[in-house]
Order: sequence, then structure tokens, then C-alpha cells
Amino acid sequence: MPVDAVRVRGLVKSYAGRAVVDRLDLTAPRGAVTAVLGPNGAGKTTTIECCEGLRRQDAGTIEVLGLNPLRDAAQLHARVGVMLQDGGLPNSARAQQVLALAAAMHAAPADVVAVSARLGIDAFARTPVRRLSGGQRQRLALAVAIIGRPELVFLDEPSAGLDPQSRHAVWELVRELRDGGTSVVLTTHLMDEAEQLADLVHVVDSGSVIASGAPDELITAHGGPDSLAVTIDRSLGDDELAALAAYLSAASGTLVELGVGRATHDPASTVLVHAESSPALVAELAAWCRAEGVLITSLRRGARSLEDTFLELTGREMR
Ligand SMILES: Nc1ncnc2c1ncn2[C@@H]1O[C@H](COP(=O)(O)OP(=O)(O)OP(=O)(O)O)[C@@H](O)[C@H]1O
Repeated sequence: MPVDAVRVRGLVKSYAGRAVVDRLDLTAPRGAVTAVLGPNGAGKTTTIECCEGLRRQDAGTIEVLGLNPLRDAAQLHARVGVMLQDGGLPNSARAQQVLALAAAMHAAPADVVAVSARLGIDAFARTPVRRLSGGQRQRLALAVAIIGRPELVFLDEPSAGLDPQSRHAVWELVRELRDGGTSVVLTTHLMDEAEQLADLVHVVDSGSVIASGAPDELITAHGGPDSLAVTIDRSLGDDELAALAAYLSAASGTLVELGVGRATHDPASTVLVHAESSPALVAELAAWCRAEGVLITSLRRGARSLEDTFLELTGREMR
């Protein structure tokens, strides 16, 4: 059995003489969640659709569960679940019918009632697909993708347009799929989704992979100096920040610089401590906060978020 669920080498796909995927290499390990990130038009959907056997590449090789997505399409159909970006669902059928039909196409489907309840499809079971809201359509498309209990599932922007409740339900489901041994490949523009879910991230830009790694590895590799991001229950004034920097410098015997974080909604209450993380540094930080009556609400090594890293890698220009 191949180690990787998906293995892409030297993939090229051109439209009107322009390579939108350009010698792309990508691997998705078995039993893991692999996220493909990239700006609009980077070539993510094209790549995923080549892996799904929906588009024919101009060059390069693709192995999906060790098989060729075009030549072995019939074999892969039973083993691979696909959630397309536009849903790809029949418009006039009712939601419940769509899911029942998808289940009937598999030899050993998951329990339709359980999946419906899980993704809240019961609430709109009798509504025709064309009348569903964007989020309802997304949830139905996800249900269709997983109803056959696939070994591998491709999810193209699975939580685009979902409300927070649905998004968290989807995340929980993806984790469960992975924990049950299913390989998941997803594309997303939500950096917190990739950070929360992915074991491996590939960043695609202009048709090729420009960085790969676990989210933490990417942040560390492209995230600047070692630092701690400390979220506290109130903002610190300039004098307090200066006092804290002096305290930590004296306690650690090196110059400790502080910054104010950008990673949260309330930047003023995130302090970045630029220094080598150590148990002693954390203890001194906690001691200062205790003396000043400041509550630490979260502490994270590596001040930067995946979004910062993504912008650093792909630039800030809109595509
Ligand atoms: N059938 C097609 N004919 C011509 N150009 C195409 C076709 N399909 C895709 N493209 C172009 O290929 C490029 C890559 O598109 P793709 O959908 O793969 O990007 P993406 O990374 O998934 O983007 P997004 O994040 O916006 O979904 C885009 O410039 C798009 O316009």
C-alpha cells in the first residue's frame, strides 16, 4: 500500500498557452489532513481537480491511492470522496434525496440519518437544492463527499460561507475523519482553519508550491526571531511595557525587547516578548504579571500567526 494518499510530481496545466499550474510537486500523507493554501488564482482548484480526475494535466504524474486518477477513475470512485467548490449538486432534487442517492452509489455507505443529523441537513431535508442557502449547499456537498466512507476525501474550501457554528461542526468532522484513518486534502483561504486542522500545509503561488510543512514549522521557519505571544486581560501603557522589558532583561541577564501583537482582534492586549523562550522566562513573566495584577489569558511560543507567514511568503498584493 503506498505511503502517500496523493503524490503529484511536475504537474503542468496550461490554458491558452499560459501555465496556471507549473511543475507543481505535492504530497498528502495517508491518515493526515493536508491543506493547500494560496492566493486567488494560484492554481489550487486546478491541481485538486486534476487529482480528482476532472481535468487532464499537460505534463507530470499524479498518483491517488497509488492509482492514476484518469485511467483508474472507476476504481477510485468508490474510494475517494469529492466536495467541489461549486457544490456540483443536482438543482431540482431535494437535499435528502441527493444524500440518499449518493449513499446508494456506495457498497457500504455511512448512516444517512446520522450524517444528516451531524451536518444539520435535517432542517432543510425537503428543500430543493436550488433553494438552499450557500452554507446549506456547502454542508450537503460535504455530506455527499463523505457518505461513501472514502479512504481519501478532497474538500475544496469546505467552510467557505459557513456560519461559525457550522464551521466548527465541519472542523470537528474533519478531525474525526482523520482520527478514523481517512486522508483529507483541503483547500482553504481561512488561515485559522489550516492552523487548526492541518498536519501538513502546502503554500501554492503562481502554479507551484513555494513552501511546505506543519503549520508550526512554517511559522517558525518564516516567522522571524524566537518570541512569546502573551495575551493579557488589559492593555499595558508605554510605561508598563518599558517596566516589563526592564524587569525581564534584568531577570534573564539579556536585553529583552517587547512588541505589541497584531495576531488578535485587540492588538493592544497582546504583548510579544522577543527573547529565547525558556521556563525561566515564562516564570518571570508570570511573576511580573502577578505583582501588577495582570491576568495572562493565553501564552504561545512564536508570536506570528499562519496568516502573517502566508503574507510574508506570498506578498500583500491582491491577485
Ligand atoms: N477552464 C479554464 N480556462 C481558462 N483559464 C482557467 C480555467 N480554469 C482555471 N483557469 C485559470 O487558472 C488559474 C488558476 O485557477 P484556480 O481555480 O486553479 O485557482 P485557485 O488557486 O483555486 O483560486 P481561488 O482561490 O480563487 O479559488 C486562474 O487564473 C484561472 O482563471
